[in-house]
Amino acid sequence: MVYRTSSVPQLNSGDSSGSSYKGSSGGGSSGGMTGRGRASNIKTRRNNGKSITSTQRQLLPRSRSLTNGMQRISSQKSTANTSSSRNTPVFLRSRENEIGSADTLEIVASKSPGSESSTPDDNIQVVVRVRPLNAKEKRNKNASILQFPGNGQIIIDGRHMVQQQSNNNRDSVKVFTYNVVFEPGATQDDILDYSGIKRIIEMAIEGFSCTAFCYGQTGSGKTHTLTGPPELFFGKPNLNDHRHGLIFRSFVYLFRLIKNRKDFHFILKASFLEIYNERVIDLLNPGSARKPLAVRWSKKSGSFFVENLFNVDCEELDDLLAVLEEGMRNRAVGSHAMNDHSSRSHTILTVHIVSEQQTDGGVFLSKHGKINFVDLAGSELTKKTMSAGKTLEEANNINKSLMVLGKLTLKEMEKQKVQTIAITCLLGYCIASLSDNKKRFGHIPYRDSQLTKLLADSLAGNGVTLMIACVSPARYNFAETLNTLRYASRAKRIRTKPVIMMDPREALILSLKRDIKSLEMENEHLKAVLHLHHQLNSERKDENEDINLQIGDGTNLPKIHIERLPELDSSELAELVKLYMQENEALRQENNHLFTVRETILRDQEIVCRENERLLKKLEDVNKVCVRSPVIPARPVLSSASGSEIWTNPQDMEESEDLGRPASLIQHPKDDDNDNGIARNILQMENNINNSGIHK
Ligand SMILES: Nc1ncnc2c1ncn2[C@@H]1O[C@H](COP(=O)(O)OP(=O)(O)OP(=O)(O)O)[C@@H](O)[C@H]1O
Repeated sequence: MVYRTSSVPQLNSGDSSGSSYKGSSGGGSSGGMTGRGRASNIKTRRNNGKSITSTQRQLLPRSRSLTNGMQRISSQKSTANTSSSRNTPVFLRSRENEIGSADTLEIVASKSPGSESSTPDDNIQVVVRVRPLNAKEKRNKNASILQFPGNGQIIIDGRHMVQQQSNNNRDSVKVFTYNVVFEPGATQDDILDYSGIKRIIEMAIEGFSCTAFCYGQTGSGKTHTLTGPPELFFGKPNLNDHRHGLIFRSFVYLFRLIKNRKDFHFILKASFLEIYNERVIDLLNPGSARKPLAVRWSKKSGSFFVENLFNVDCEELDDLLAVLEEGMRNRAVGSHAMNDHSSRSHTILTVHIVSEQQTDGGVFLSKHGKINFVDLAGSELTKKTMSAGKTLEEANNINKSLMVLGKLTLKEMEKQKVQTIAITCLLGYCIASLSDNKKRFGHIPYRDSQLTKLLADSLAGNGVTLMIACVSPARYNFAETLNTLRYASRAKRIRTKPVIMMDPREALILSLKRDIKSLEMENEHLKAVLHLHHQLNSERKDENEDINLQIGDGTNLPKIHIERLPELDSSELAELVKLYMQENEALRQENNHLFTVRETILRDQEIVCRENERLLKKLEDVNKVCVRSPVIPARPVLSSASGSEIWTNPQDMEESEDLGRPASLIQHPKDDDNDNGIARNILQMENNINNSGIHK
C-alpha cells in the first residue's frame, strides 16, 4: 500500500539529500538455498579475539559509496540517468498511484528541494524504515503521523500534540531527509536491495570493518528488519519464508559473492553475543549459568574485544545460518505491553572474513574484513510498556546503555516525569559528539557501557556503517518517533575513515611490493635514458675510431675512451695533451717531408719525360738513316712500352734466327755514341730517383 501525500508544505528540510523509496508490495525471498545443516552441527573454536584484533589499519582513499546498490539498479532500469556516479545521488520513487514494488521503480535524477548537494562517501549511511500500523493501532484508530513526499524525505506531523499544548502549530510539522526511506509496504527484499547493505558486504570482503545497526523504540521493527520474526528460528526452518530478515539475506548474498571470487581463498568465522543487563553473554556458548565474558582493551589493535568469545568456522552458508539460528534461540526475549517478543538485550552477530590472495611474487596477502549486525534492545517508556519486576530491571539497564549514548541526564528524566526514561534513539551522546566537528576529537564516553565499547570502532573509527532507524507511524508514538528521526538525522553527519585491515607483516609486504614496483619503474626509466646516452656515445666512438685509424698508425699514444676523459685528473690530462702535441709536431714534420719528396718526384718526372722525347727524336733520325740504306731495309716493330714504332734491323733478327748466315749480312745500329748516351740517361734517371727517396 502506498501512502501518498497530495501536497507537501515547504518546511524545514533535513540536513542532506537522499533517496526515498516509496513502499512496495509483494513478497519474495532471496532464494538460492538448497539445503542447510542443523544448528547443533555448529563447529566451535575458542578464540580470544586476538587473531582478528591484531591487525594494522592502513589508510585507504575514501572512495566508497554506500549507494552503489542503487547505482546497480539504475544501470538495469533507468533510462533517465544511467551515468550516476557516486557523487550523483540517485533517487528512487514509485510511480504515481502505483504500488511501489521494485518492478515499478522509476529512477529520477533530481535532488530534494533544500537539500545539500550530496552525501560524502565516508559518512554513515542512514536509512529509515517505517513499520505498518499494527492491528491494535488500527483498531484504536491510531492514525499515522508520517508522510512520504519522496526524495529521501519524511514528514512528521505533530499538530495533534501542539493543539493540546499551544496554538502555534507552525513548528509541529517537521521534515527530515535520509539516504533512503522505506515506507510501511517495503518488503524484506527491498531492504537488502536498497539499504546499501550489499555494498557494505562487498566492502567487508575487501577487508573493511563494517557494521549494520537497527535502532529505534521498542516494537518499531528492529528485530523484524534484521532477522524476521523470532518464530522463524523455532521448529523446522523454512528457507523460502519471505519474512527472513536482512541477516539471512546478507549471508546468501555474501556466499554468492565469495563463490564468484575464484582468485581469493576465504576463511569465514562467526560469533554471536548479547549484552544483557550490561553483561556480555556468548550466544553460541551461553552455558547453563550464562557466565558473562570480559570486555578488554587491546593495545595492539586499539579497540575493545570480548575475551574467550566463540568464533565458529563457517565453510558453508549452512554454517552461518546455523550460527544465526543458535544465537536467536539463546537470546533473551521477554514480552511487555508493546511487544510480545521484545528483545531484552543488544545483540551483535559478527562475521569475520579473511581473504587470502597469492600475489605475482608468490607471496600470500590476507585482509581481515568483518561485518557486525547489531540489533539493539528498544528504548522504552516503562510507563507505556507497563514493565515491572524483572522486566523493569531489564528496562533500566537497556536505558542505561542507551542513556550513555543519548546523554539524557537523570534530571531530564525526572523532568519528563517518567520512572525510567526511554530514549528512542540509540546513538545519542556519542552521535551528537561525533557529528559535531568541535567535539569529535574530544572525549567520547565509549567506556561508559559495554555496548558503546564494542561499537566504538564502528561509530567513529575506521569502519563503514549503515544505520537503519526503525520507527512507528502511530500517533501515540510521536515523541519516540521524533527522537529517532532527530538522532538519525544527526548520525548522517558522522564521518568515518574506512580502512582495510591487514596483518602488519602482510601490510609491510604489500608496501614493500609497492616500493619494488615503483623502483622497477624508476629503473626502466633510467635504462631508457641510459640507452639514449649509450647510443650517442657509440656514435661518437665510431667517429673517434675513424680518427684513430688515421692518426693512430705508428703512434704510441695511449688509447683512452672518450667516456673516461672526465675521470682523469688534471696532471693526467696535461700529460695526454703534451703527448698529443708532440704527436702533432711529428706529424707536421712528416707532412712537410712528404711534400718536398712529392715536389722532387714531379720535377724528375718532367726530366724523364723530356729525355724520353729527345730519345724518340734520335731514334727517328736513326730509322731515317736505315731506311735510306739499300742494304738494311727498315721495318717497324711496335714497342709495347711506349706504343711508338721502333725500327729494328731485320738483318739482326735474321742473324739471330739463322745462325748459319755470314756475320757481314747482319746489320747493327751504326750510331754507337747515341746508344751509349741513352744508357747514360737511364742510369742518371735511376740515380735521381734513388737520391730523391721516391722509393719510400
Ligand atoms: N515492517 C514490518 N512489517 C510487518 N510487521 C512488522 C514490521 N516491523 C515490525 N513488525 C511487527 O511488529 C512487531 C514488533 O517488531 P519487532 O519485534 O521487530 O520490534 P523491535 O523494535 O525489535 O522491538 P524490541 O526493541 O522490543 O525488541 C512484531 O510483531 C513484528 O512482526
